[in-house]
Amino acid sequence: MTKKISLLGATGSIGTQTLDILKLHQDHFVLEAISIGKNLTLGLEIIHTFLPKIVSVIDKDSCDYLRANVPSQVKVVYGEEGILEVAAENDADVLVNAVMGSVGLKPTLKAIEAGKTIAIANKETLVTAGHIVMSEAKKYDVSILPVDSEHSAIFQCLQGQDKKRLERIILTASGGSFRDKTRKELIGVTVEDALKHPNWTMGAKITIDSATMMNKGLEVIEAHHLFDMPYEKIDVVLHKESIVHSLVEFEDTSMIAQLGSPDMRVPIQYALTYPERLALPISKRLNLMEIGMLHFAPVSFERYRCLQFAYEAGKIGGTMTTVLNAANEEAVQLFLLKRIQFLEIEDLIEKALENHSPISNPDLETIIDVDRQTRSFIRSLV
Ligand SMILES: NC(=O)C1=CN([C@@H]2O[C@H](COP(=O)(O)OP(=O)(O)OC[C@H]3O[C@@H](n4cnc5c(N)ncnc54)[C@H](OP(=O)(O)O)[C@@H]3O)[C@@H](O)[C@H]2O)C=CC1
Ligand SMILES: CC(=O)[C@@H](O)[C@H](O)COP(=O)(O)O
Ligand SMILES: [Mn+2]
Repeated sequence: MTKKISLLGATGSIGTQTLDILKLHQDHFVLEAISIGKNLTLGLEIIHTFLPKIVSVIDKDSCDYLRANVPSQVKVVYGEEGILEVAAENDADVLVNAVMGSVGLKPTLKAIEAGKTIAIANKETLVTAGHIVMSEAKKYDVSILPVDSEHSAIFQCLQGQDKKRLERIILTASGGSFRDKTRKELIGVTVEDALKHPNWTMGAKITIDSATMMNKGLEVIEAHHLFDMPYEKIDVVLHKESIVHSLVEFEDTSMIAQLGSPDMRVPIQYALTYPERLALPISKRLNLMEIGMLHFAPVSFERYRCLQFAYEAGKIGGTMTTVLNAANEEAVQLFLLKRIQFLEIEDLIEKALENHSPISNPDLETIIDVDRQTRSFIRSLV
């Protein structure tokens, strides 16, 4: 049977790789609706190739422009209402959430209410409000399928296993673009250098997160929610090759890992075909003889302060992870705009966390409020 897909963030790194999968398996998937951001040129190309029924853009000007340039059967909508329509008000079976940032939260909740399966790449949504997302998913009996490579790895390792006997989750971390630098050597590093990830080609924000190791911090919180694991049982290990995508350990000491070439089309396709698998001839097969050796090493919280912030915020819980996420989104944006230095990212996040009095079990309105306040707090510091 053909699955109908709606896709948030179609013009991004995960978005375009999702489209690669849809193009490869046209007999299995059809693209029902998409949201795009500012990249209207690529948006138009996607629309003409896939002819989705609904397209959402950020503002009215972009909407007017697209309406004048797409076939009449394509409905173009905009703003928050528009992205919610793409997420929930259509015939899609699966929502692939590949937007960047906590802007993905409301559409995810709407799609859950509408009973859609969620394939989630957008980790910020789980970090800012994972407790709401997971409890809504339970209430509406909706599956949240991980797309993030580490979480897909864990999810794959857990298939057919007795989850009551799960002892530990081990997330692998590449160390990012500055993995071979000391803290002292991080002074004055450039945006251009920070954007050179050693193993993955990704959007700008996640690439910077990877360099600060906040990405792994966000992934620890993401794993806590997706797999209902306490923070004490989630570890991070440095693994510079990004071949072992993550591991699980059981009470009987057995460990299971998932390996593969660093190619996001693998976890994206798995989320779309789950519980089945399809061939993926466009991805490079792993040749262990060619690789020869894999490396693992402990992570230092002193070297990667953002990872420690994430564990601390996660353990406190409530609005603390909302602050962590919003402060990080704003600080990374400021770094990308060259308004702050690389090491100031973590300084700003630390200040936002110190400034906040956490609220436990926050509702959606509180989360949105705290997110907004945190962003303006960060901007007031620069
Ligand atoms: N890239 C990767 O390999 C991985 C990414 N992820 C996660 O997936 C998510 C997407 O990452 P990635 O694809 O790299 O990011 P990109 O920056 O490449 O793409 C982000 C997408 O979101 C759109 N977008 C950005 N801001 C807004 C907004 N305010 N409103 C509506 N749309 C918006 C962009 O539109 P436009 O470009 O048109 O402006 C683009 O389509 C992130 O949460 C990331 O952490 C997780 C694992 C791996
Ligand atoms: C591809 C993916 O899932 C990214 O989140 C990736 O894991 C980044 O790698 P590091 O954060 O380990 O550098
Ligand atoms: Mn990841």
